[in-house]
Amino acid sequence: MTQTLSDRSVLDPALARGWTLAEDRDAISKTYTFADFTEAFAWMTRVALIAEKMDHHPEWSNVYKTVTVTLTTHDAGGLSPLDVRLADRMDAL
Ligand SMILES: C[C@H](O)[C@H](O)[C@H]1CNC2=NC(N)=NC(=O)C2=N1
Repeated sequence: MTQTLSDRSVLDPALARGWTLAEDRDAISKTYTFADFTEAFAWMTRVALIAEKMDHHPEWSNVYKTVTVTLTTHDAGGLSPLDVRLADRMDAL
């Protein structure tokens, strides 16, 4: 079972890169804007393969060239190191 983050400062780098803490739950969110739908969906496809390998999956939605992502660890009932790791991978693409 994954543990929730006890040291919340590990979120600081992600927060500095535009991730925000949700107000109503223990999760982080970010909206990415791409040049067009093809770029947005290509990014989602690459993230999907990474997420599947990590066995850690985003909540997300796509509208045209924007993708809104929420990360939380359902098994832990809140944020865990896996969310930080996936946020890092998403930003690095
Ligand atoms: C059985 C499987 O490993 C788990 O259900 C994984 C799958 N992907 C997951 N993704 C996320 N975001 N949180 C989880 O707790 C989670 N659990």
